[in-house]
Amino acid sequence: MTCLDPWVLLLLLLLPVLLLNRTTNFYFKICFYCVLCVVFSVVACVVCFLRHGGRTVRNMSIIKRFVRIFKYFYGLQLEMKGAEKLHEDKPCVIISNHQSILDMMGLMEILPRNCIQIAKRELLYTGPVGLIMYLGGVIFINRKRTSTAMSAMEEVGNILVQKNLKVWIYPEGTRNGSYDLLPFKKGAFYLAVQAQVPIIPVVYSSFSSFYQPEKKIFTSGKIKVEVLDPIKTEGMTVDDIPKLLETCHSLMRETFFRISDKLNEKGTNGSTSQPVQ
Ligand SMILES: CCCCCCCCCCCCCCCCC(=O)SCCNC(=O)CCNC(=O)[C@H](O)C(C)(C)COP(=O)(O)OP(=O)(O)OC[C@H]1O[C@@H](n2cnc3c(N)ncnc32)[C@H](O)[C@@H]1OP(=O)(O)O
Ligand SMILES: CCCCCCCC/C=C\CCCCCCCC(=O)OC[C@@H](O)COP(=O)(O)O
Repeated sequence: MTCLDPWVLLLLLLLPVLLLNRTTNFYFKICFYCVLCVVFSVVACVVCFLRHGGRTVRNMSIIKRFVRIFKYFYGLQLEMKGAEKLHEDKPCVIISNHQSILDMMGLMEILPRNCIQIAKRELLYTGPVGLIMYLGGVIFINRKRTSTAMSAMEEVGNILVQKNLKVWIYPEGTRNGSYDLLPFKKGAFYLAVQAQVPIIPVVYSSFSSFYQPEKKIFTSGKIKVEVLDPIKTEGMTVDDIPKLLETCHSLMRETFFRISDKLNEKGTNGSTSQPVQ
């Protein structure tokens, strides 16, 4: 019989205790999520290279298959409504709310074909995770330089119709774990008007029923996803952008409150926190 190192033995004995403790359980789950991202990214990079030889949006279908496994580790259920609206073979701008790094699991459940995503440039430097995003055709923008971010998005606008692409943008421009939507940035709306393509809003219910970083809560749970009707931009000009933005924001906010269970009862509504985990 092999003798276990006493430290390993101690760790094994402590593991159930650590996992039962809410705080350590929370950090364990977050760390495990990052490990999953890194490990799966390495494997997915190899598969993407072998399958498509380099950077292409078609790699997203490979990435999707990997990320869709994550939810089973976390006991997350996703309930979709209106997903078929995303799968029409036409260019469009998809906008959705952005709560946490966990969003990626919900995103990959519903991401249509030929859909590029806009992400902050810093994510490119996260090792294998950055590489897999690059291979998946993600467009990285420098949020600190509005002019370069705008021109990167303008380039997307120029090829959107020509290449029959969709683009997924988080118009809040950052993660937002508070129990309301942030005001929207304007890039997504300029893009849709410039390309004269519809905007499709997608709303994810609040994660607060199973995930509250400020209280170190991370349990299993359900995420409701609702795809709203496309909003046409044909004939619109830049002058129509403020109204278009307002319409999308209020429709999404209304939906967010409707599908997010009992925010008020949990005493979480109205909080101005900005957890970013
Ligand atoms: C196998 C395992 C795998 C594991 C990992 C796998 C990963 C797989 C991939 C997953 C990808 C997930 C990606 C998630 C990434 C999420 C993010 O990174 S979110 C953050 C980045 N995204 C954004 O920021 C997008 C939204 N932001 C914008 O659209 C912004 O508008 C902006 C273009 C960045 C500019 O922002 P800002 O300057 O801060 O603010 P505004 O108020 O919007 O604009 C200021 C000013 O400029 C005018 N303007 C904006 N855009 C335009 C334009 N295109 N043309 C002309 N003018 C424009 C605007 O009108 C404002 O002027 P005003 O006078 O004040 O009105
Ligand atoms: C060589 C360097 C190695 C670094 C290794 C880092 C490993 C990182 C591992 C896992 C990270 C998982 C990232 C999943 C991608 C989720 C995308 C996301 O949600 O990004 C947040 C961004 O939208 C908004 O950021 P801010 O709220 O503005 O901030």
